[in-house]
Parts: sequence; structure tokens; C-alpha cells
Amino acid sequence: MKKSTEIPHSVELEMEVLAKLFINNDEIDTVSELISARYFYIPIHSRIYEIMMQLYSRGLPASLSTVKGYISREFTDIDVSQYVKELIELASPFSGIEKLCFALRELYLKRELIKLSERSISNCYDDELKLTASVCIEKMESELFNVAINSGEQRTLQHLSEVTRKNMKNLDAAIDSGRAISGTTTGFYDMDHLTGGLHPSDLMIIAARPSMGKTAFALKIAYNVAKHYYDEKINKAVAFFSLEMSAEQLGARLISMTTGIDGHRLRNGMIDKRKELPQINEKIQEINALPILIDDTAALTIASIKAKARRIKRTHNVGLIVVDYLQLARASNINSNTNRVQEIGEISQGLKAIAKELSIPVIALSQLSRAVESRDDRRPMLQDLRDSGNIEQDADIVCFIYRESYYLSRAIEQNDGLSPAERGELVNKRNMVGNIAEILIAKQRNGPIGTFSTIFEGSTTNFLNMERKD
Ligand SMILES: Nc1ncnc2c1ncn2[C@@H]1O[C@H](COP(=O)(O)OP(=O)(O)OP(=O)(O)O)[C@@H](O)[C@H]1O
Repeated sequence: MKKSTEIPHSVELEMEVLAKLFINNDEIDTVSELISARYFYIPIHSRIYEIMMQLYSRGLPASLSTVKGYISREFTDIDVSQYVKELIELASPFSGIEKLCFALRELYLKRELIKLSERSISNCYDDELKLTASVCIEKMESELFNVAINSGEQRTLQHLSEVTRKNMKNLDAAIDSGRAISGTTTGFYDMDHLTGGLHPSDLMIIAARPSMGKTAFALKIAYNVAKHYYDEKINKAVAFFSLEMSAEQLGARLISMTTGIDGHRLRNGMIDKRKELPQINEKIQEINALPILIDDTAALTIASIKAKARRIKRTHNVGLIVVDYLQLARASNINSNTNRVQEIGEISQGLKAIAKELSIPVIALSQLSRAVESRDDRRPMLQDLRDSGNIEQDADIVCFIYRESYYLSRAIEQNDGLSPAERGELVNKRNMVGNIAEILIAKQRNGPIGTFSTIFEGSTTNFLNMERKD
């Protein structure tokens, strides 16, 4: 392998791009979309480009004479007239400017990769910084992600017209979808109606007491989104970080959910081999085709979730991330003074940061404290999240799952000094509420709050729309 020790750059290429721009200022619009001043390695080139952009944006001609005035003052040791003359001579009529810009970008990205690798090496060698290996990985991943996704450009300033153009694009997409939603469908009609679907950059918290069906609900949304990607031939994937259940357990739930066969029977092999086995095989084929990625590493730190999320965005164009569940993740910067509330705060903040940085929705499940059960009405409220860091503030949407039948069944089973009449009343009540699971949207930053009902089928851990449209 032939190695070059020279920093990747091409003086001629840079000069040719500038020359073409001098000859035809109209190309500036195209070029400014593709490159920026930092793509030029030679300082005088970078400055010439910057000045041209400034003049052009003020409606002035970016001509040789105007630019020369500025440059001569700043680069006194260079014969600018001669330099600019050479520049013009270089302009070849044969190569298109876009091709040149891509070549320039290639060289710039290689330089950025070299720089980030050097920084990473020096972080690892530096004893004084005392960075852990996972912090070094997180830093490198983050920088690598910026180079890969944004080509190193961290765009922070946008003109309002760019923003409204995106608004119109979203509105057009909502109109075109014919589903009256602007985000990705959750598969739950009432939820889509209330929220407009799942939106990029949003952190949605799904919270409930244990056994209410958080995992089941989130898995159904993940399944619905992946099925939507598959059916519509959208090249995206869903990533499910399962800190509690193993990937096999989630797979078993998906099989039970899609075949309608009781999960308990499936686990114990109590199935009709002739009738049900072919059905299971058929559904497994369907599940296999879905773009769902599962990571079941336990006790992940928020830094490693971030790093993995960036990687999956790069490798699989992830469109939705689910984290089950928030309290099982660990903060990255824990010391002896860190308390649990601070730790949860860092995790929810980190999840929101992932949603924003990757511009995708993130769904995080959250446990609720026992306090819920000390009230007569056990429907969770936002205040139930208040002891848990900043979950409520960081979330764009908070929804709770509440199943009255769960509490009624528990009371019937415990049979705590119930008279036969009281027991009968509880059984009647449970029959009335049936398998209804209420979803309470208690906070929505950009929309209304409200409650809707779904059906929870315990035996298949499946959530369904009330009208069984799915
Ligand atoms: N085979 C089955 N038959 C009947 N109900 C079942 C079966 N398997 C699971 N369930 C019910 O599904 C519910 C568990 O759902 P899920 O694990 O999604 O809840 P969760 O809120 O995520 O729970 P946790 O917080 O404990 O993880 C429980 O109420 C459980 O009784």
C-alpha cells in the first residue's frame, strides 16, 4: 500500500473552483449549497471564497477587482494581482463546478477524519484528563457522526425562509398522506389524531405502574412503524433498546402478538403442531422482513446509548428509537455526590438530545412510583413524574397507560376480607371495563392533551385499536 504523508488537499482544485466562480457569479448559489469556506485548505482561498459569498449576498458583483481590494489588505506578503491572474488562467471549461465541489469535499472530509483521529489518540494518551475509555469512544463517535452526517458542518443558523420552507414541506406531506397526520403513524388512530403521529426531535415518555403493558404498547408501536416502513418501501429502521427483556423474549412477544397464540402456550410448546406451527412459521417470515433492530444490553449508560444511536443512524438510517426503560439506563458522569434524581435527569436530557441531534422521534418508557396507588383514582398524573429528575420538562409528549381491570383483578385475587356481595360487585365491574386500556396524553408540547381507549389482550400482550381497524 502506498502511503502519503501529505495532508489531503489540492491547490489546483481549490484555485479552479474559485476561478469558475469569478467567471460566473451565478454559480455561487449552487456552490454555496455544497461547500463552505472551511473546505478550502489554503487560507487565502478560504478567505477569497468568504469574501465572494459576502459580496454576493449583499447583491454586489464578486469580481476580481473587488475581492482583490480586500485580499491585498489581509495578505500583504502575497502578490495578489499575480495570484488572481493565475487563478483565472486555471479555469477549465470542461469540468462542471459540482464535480469539483464534491472532489473538494472529499479532501476536506479526509482532513477532518485525520484531525478527529489525532484528537482521539491524544485523549487516550492524556493521563491528566483522566477520561474513561467510554467517554473517549463517546467523543469520537460524536465527532465521527458530525463528519459522516453533516459533512462536518454543524449548521446552527437558519434563515426564517428555510424554516418556513420546511414547515410547508411537512404540511404538504400531511396533506398527501391523506391521514391528517404530519408525523409517522403509530398505528393507533386515536393517538395519531391527538398527536399527529411521531415527530422528529420529539421525546415521548410512556409511563405506567409495573405490568400495565408499557413494553407491550411500545413494542406494538415499534412493530407498526416498522411495518409502515416496509409496506411503503421507506428505507428506515426502528431501533429497540431493551434494557429489561432479552431480544428472544421480545421476539417471542412479537410472534404471540402477530399469530394471536397465547404467549404462555408458546413458551411451553403447548401448540397444535399441525395447525399452529405453519402459522407461526409464516408470521416469523413476515417479522423477519421488518426493519427492527434490537439491542438488549443491560445497564447501558446514556453515553453508550447515544453512541449506538448515532451508529445505527449512520448504518441503518434509524427513524425511531425506543428505550425500555429509562430507569434501567445509567448516567455517564456519576460521582459520589450524584443522586438518583440527578442521574435520571441526565438520562432524560440525553434521550432528548438524541432525538434532536438525530432528528428522529425517541420513545422512552418510564416506571412510576407507588404514590399512584395511594389515591382513590389511580390514573397517573404529571405530578407522579415530578420526583424523577426532569422527565416531565424534557419530554415533548407524556402518556400514561392505565388499566382499571388490572386493579380490579388484583383486588379480586387478593380477596382481602371481601364479602360475597363486594366480590360480586368487583367481578361485575371488571366484566364491564373488560380489556380496555386507557392511554392518557397528559402533556403535549405542540398539541392538545386527552385520553383515548385501546384494547389490551393480555394473553398475546397485544394492544389494538378500539374499532379493530388494524
Ligand atoms: N400469557 C399471558 N396471559 C395473560 N396476561 C399476560 C400474559 N403475558 C403477559 N401478560 C400480562 O401482560 C402485562 C405485562 O405487560 P408488559 O411487560 O408490557 O408491562 P410493563 O408495564 O412493561 O411491565 P413492567 O413494568 O413490569 O416491565 C402483565 O399485566 C401481564 O399479566
